[in-house]
Amino acid sequence: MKLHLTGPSNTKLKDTITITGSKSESNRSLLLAALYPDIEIENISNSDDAQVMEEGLKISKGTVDIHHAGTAMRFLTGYFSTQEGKEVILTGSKRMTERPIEILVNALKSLGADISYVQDKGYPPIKIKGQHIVKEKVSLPANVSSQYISSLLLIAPSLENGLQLELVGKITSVPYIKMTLALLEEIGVETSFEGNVIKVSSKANVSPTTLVVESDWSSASYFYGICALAAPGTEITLSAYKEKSLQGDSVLAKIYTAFGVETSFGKNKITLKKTDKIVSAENEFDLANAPDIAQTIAVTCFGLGVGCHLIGLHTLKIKETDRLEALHTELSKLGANISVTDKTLTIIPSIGILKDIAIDTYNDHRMAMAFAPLAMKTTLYVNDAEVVSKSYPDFWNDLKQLNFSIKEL
Ligand SMILES: O=C(O)C1=C[C@@H](OP(=O)(O)O)[C@@H](O)[C@H](O)C1
Ligand SMILES: C=C(OP(=O)(O)O)C(=O)O
Repeated sequence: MKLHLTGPSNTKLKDTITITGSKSESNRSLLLAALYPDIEIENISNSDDAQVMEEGLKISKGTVDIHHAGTAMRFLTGYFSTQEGKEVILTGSKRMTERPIEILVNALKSLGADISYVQDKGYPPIKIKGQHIVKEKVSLPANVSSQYISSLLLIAPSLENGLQLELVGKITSVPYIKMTLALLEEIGVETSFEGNVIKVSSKANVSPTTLVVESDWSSASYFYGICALAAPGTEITLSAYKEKSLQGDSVLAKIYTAFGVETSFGKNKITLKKTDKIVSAENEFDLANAPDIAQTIAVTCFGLGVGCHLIGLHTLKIKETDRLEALHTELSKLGANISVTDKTLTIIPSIGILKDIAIDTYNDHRMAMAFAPLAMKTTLYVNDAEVVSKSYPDFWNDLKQLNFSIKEL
């Protein structure tokens, strides 16, 4: 599906959008509910990634295809490793077979899991025969993906002796690890995270608990992008959000003050307001703790005609696509002066955005959604726009609600 986007004629927007639940919180909650049937979940994400996770958890024999869902791949690897009597092959899209999983597989094997590679060593698909795991200590590199760590933490309370993790190297995407620990605490599991050691105690049963998933902050980022590119006075209200979020991407509220967007917190909602603050020509952010908003911020800076230097982007090359290369290619097509390394991205301030450029999305939902706000400044095409369903299936409808004109070609 190719879309042509035109921003609203009245650039001073005022509207309220309800965004689906966080896919990160949903996929953790689904796994915990599979381990502890007394857990209920509210406001679960309607994303593809949460759906494949939910379906995957129901299977006990045969092939589980998780498509593009990194968290489902990593979390189900931990889950099936501990499920005695279940035997599955976990696989996914072509890109998933290029996303590394060896660190997690090695950690699980050292605990006694039975996992083998079906094709290439270190990558999905993998075959897992569930085992009774009693070992309680494991050490693993922490600088590649926090999802490996969360996968181990999520199964930890269901293990006879709990788990102690030693994290080696600089820990990346830390808020996602803290989110996992916070959810464990919410169901009554004892955890500690001191220095580079995380301990989780064993728990046989959980008393009835409802986990209420907050809406997705990474999805909110696109409205921050729209607001930043809109006229002063614009107000967009998003629900359901809270000030004390488990999601690291809630740092958006702070980051976007640099782009003239002020956030106020109401009851279960946030209101973004564009002020007339002058945006600095140079902006630097370290996104090692919030990698999923890098694309949004890069596009916002380009749209505003200001420069940025984004660091801490070392995980972007192994996500749905190589996001650094993808941003380089697509922003260059629009006229940006951009350079990237393996872990940084730099945009030099420029004037003007080329019109009616077709943005390629590389099977990456965030490429489609991050570029859409540019319709506030120009008209553009988005190729394979259905990719948004990975995390935010209602995205294009929600933009229509904001009076974006969206034509399917
Ligand atoms: O645990 C999670 O829910 C996630 C962790 C992050 O991955 P990395 O830890 O690989 O950076 C993030 O990019 C991803 O979208 C979701
Ligand atoms: C990186 C992402 O997802 P995952 O790793 O779960 O596929 C993302 O949603 O930006």
